[in-house]
Amino acid sequence: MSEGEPRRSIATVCLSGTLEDKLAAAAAAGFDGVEIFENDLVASAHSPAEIGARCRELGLGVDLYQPFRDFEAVPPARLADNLRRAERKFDVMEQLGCDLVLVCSTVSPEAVDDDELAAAQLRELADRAAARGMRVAYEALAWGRFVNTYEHSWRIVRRADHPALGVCLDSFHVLSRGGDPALIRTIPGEKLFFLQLADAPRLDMDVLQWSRHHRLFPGQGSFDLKTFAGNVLEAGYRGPLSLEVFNDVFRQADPGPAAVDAMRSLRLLEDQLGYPVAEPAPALSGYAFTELAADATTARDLTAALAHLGFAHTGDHRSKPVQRWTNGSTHLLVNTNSPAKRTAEGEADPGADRGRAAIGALAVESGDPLRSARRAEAMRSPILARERGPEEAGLAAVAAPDGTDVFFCDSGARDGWRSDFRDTGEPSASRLAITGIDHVSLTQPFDHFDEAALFYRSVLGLEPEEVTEYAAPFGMVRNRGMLDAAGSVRIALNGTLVRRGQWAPAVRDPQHVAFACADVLEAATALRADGAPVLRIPDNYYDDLDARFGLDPELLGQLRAHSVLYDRDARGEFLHVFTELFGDRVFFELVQRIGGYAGYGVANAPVRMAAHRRQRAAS
Ligand SMILES: O=C(O)c1ccc(O)c(O)c1
Ligand SMILES: [Mg+2]
Repeated sequence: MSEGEPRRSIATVCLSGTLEDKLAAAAAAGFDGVEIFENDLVASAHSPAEIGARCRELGLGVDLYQPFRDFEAVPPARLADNLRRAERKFDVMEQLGCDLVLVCSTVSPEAVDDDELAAAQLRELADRAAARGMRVAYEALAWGRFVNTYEHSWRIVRRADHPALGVCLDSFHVLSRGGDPALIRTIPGEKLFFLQLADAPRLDMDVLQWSRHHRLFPGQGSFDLKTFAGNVLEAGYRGPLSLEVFNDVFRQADPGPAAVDAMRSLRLLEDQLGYPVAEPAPALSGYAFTELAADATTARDLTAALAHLGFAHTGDHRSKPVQRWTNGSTHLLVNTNSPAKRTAEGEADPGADRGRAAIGALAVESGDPLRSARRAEAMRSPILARERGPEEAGLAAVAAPDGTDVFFCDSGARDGWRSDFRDTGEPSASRLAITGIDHVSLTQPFDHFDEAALFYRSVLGLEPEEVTEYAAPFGMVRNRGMLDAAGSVRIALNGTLVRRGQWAPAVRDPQHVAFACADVLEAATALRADGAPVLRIPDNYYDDLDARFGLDPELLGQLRAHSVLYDRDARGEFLHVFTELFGDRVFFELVQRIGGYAGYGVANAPVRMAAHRRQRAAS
């Protein structure tokens, strides 16, 4: 499908703050309309008419007023009361300038399991609504007492057979119960009155709790929203695509950026559905470079470690204190100009006295850097204005949610990023052959994990892998790999599962660059002989490896002697070795993938974290 752009709406319940805060954020992010959640209106000091006027000023339509609860299939006395209640809400809607009310399927203990009665009472409600130029959308809650599937809500709507009564589809209620969205196509488009979109992580828990705390914006979770929404559009629905996401983090987050995150999610979904919202993400072909920001002292430690890893200082930036370090065709920039950024805000920093180092920028090789930048802009990502000298390349760059800069490069171009550097004349060939950057691992602050995954997915076109979790010495950690279609750019996102307090004894928000290497054991042997700062791994780890894998004793002995870690999956094996920490949070890894091993050795991460803690305690 590729008609014009759809109408985009967002439920006020997605965002933090007062109703006025929410409306301002939704408008600023470019939404066309809102679903006003009743609680937000009730708590507002402004009358419905004033809110309606404010929405018009902001260019927002009030697309839905919600929810009306526990209306249908009740005894006659209760019906009269419910109709009285409904008329009061129609008054509110009239003032708001809204003509669609959402009725959720009942959870009332008073209700009875009687479709005929439900249909008759909803017909009566629709009649009252129609008399005021309004319509009613009936939504099956996944935990509805009798009506909890969209098929059932549609049977009742069909039975009621009233032009002012239709169905509201909510992807969460359908997909959380494993419902089949294909049957949506059997509903006539004009009876689909509203579409609410929410994603969610795969969780095995009470569906109401899941819905009220863990919904995510489309593209952030595990639901197949492309197929879901595709079915709704095929059925002929032409109303708004509206986000309805109940999420504990977003409800506390600054509504400005949260609304932008929401808009990005909708644009990614539209892109997947074939709307002409963005040019496709150009193919990537690996990392051009990674840039570390560090203070001068930490930079000396970092570059000493890079020298051990076979990197040579091959270039100096023409106008900034940035060194280029190279091993073969793998480049690392060390920048002592911009202070290393911290990702988490407002907390005491236990590593501050260690000096600062951080991954300041990632640069990927793009088939078309300018198109990459245009896509980023279409996906509502801030384009960075770069200071540059007269002879320097105009690099296209955007800011990731965690503050990392992302550059799009074409290293083959005559005026590419490399021309910004004066060659030192040092050769880049090395005895320790690094074949590329295997992955970059970025720890995300708790509040930005899902936002970061969506950013890399929508802007760079990386596909997210399944979320894994593991128990680490300083908390449960969530890990999510992201990979481009060619398998050339990998990013591993990590983050703790709950907000971490002050007790973060080793390092907070560690970040690292993992280099690919053809023979990690040989490299580790050389590093050892060289006196490189290799992270020591304890014997217990190797005893356990032996128990788990029954490794060849000679291999096990070599792994143990050189602090090389090991993992295996159905497709292959993984050998890796870590350096010690530099500054407050950065380290390096050498990795060797054998066969089709696709992971990141996360089973070994807790051992690495404890070892970094020991390193810190000893120094
Ligand atoms: O959790 C709820 O109560 C609730 C209310 C309205 C909705 O549209 C919904 O999907 C859930
Ligand atoms: Mg809903």
